[in-house]
Amino acid sequence: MANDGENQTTTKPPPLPSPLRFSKFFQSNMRILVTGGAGFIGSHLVDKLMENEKNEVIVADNYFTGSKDNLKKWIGHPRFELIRHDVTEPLLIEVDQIYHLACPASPIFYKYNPVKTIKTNVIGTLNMLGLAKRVGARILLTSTSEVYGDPLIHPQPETYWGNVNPIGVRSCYDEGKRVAETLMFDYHRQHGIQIRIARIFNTYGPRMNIDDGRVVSNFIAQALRGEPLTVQKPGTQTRSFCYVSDMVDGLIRLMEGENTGPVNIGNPGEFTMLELAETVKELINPGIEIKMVENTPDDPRQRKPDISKAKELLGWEPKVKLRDGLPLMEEDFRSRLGVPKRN
Ligand SMILES: NC(=O)c1ccc[n+]([C@@H]2O[C@H](COP(=O)([O-])OP(=O)(O)OC[C@H]3O[C@@H](n4cnc5c(N)ncnc54)[C@H](O)[C@@H]3O)[C@@H](O)[C@H]2O)c1
Ligand SMILES: O=c1ccn([C@@H]2O[C@H](COP(=O)(O)OP(=O)(O)O[C@H]3OC[C@@H](O)[C@H](O)[C@H]3O)[C@@H](O)[C@H]2O)c(=O)[nH]1
Repeated sequence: MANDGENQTTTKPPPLPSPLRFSKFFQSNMRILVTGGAGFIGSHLVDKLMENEKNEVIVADNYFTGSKDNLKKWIGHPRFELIRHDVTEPLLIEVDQIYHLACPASPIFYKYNPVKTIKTNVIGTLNMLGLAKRVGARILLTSTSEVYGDPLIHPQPETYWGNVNPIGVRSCYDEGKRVAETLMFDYHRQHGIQIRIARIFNTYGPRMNIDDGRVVSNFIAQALRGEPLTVQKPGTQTRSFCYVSDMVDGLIRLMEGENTGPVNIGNPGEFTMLELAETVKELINPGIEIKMVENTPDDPRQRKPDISKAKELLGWEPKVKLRDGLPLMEEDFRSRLGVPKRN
């Protein structure tokens, strides 16, 4: 347990934005870059940001796990721009804010090419910080509850330094995000960059890839396809699931607020994977079987956010309970899988 970022801030003034910002002909719009904006959380964030007519949104994404389909309603909109771009390459644009989400999030995808995952987290974050420094933008990093590893403290406050295996199969992601957090604070202290760090806990909702591999999407797709729900052993491991609209609300509050973070954003409602399977079975397909299958190495045994800091600093707490969020996701999966609801 230790300092959670409060004494880690700098007195350096942030870099100045482009002189064009002070030109009398300049439109007063806020230009916002969302990296990874074609993905699950990113596309919901874009929807919310686009609701504000003062916002121009630029998405940079390499479509590794995201898709243009998630953004189809904005393509062609005058305040929206979509760039095929890999964040491991520098990006030269002019923006006021950067939401830096680009990174595969499902363990299946981040373990697929671990070296690329590290590059995305380290070089990608360096590039986005370089951009923030050049144009004087504020930057928010979507870090993760995985920085706590297999936590020995429960629930996890931001002051907990974590219990992460540095050489395991999940390390490319866990350690990659930890370095990304370090880079954020070093740019803040050394260059005065305005930073925000969100530690996101398991988030679910419509638009997750059907074959994303994460537990909620797996169970819902399995229940709708009439396949057994695959609970990885022992099934007593816990997670706390946050609905995506709550997550987006938390991220925007963090960006707009005055605190650097890190701030946990997640729903403290904690479930074992067996409880989750039972709930999906009851709500979606009571006839389905639950099957125990082998787990993968280093799977964290418990995870639940302490959200006192988010409540106090952002006035934020989640509103959507798991039992209310699952049916919203079911509806989206039914339409994409072409499985109508029976009465
Ligand atoms: N969903 C969760 O439960 C969760 C939990 C903790 C942290 N996060 C973080 O939130 C962010 C978004 O997660 P998500 O669930 O929407 O995942 P996602 O996989 O749906 O979205 C990630 C997006 O980043 C893009 N991307 C990946 N590598 C890239 C690269 N090198 N250059 C450009 N784009 C790249 C993908 O194509 C995709 O559109 C990630 O940073 C993730 O680590 C998510
Ligand atoms: O079909 C499945 C898939 C997963 N699981 C279990 O469900 C739990 C959650 O697994 P997920 O793959 O959904 O996600 P994890 O919690 O392991 O990691 C996630 O956590 C935080 C984020 O940074 C990432 O989005 C992701 O890495 C694990 O205990 C896993 O063993 C199943 O029981 N069955």
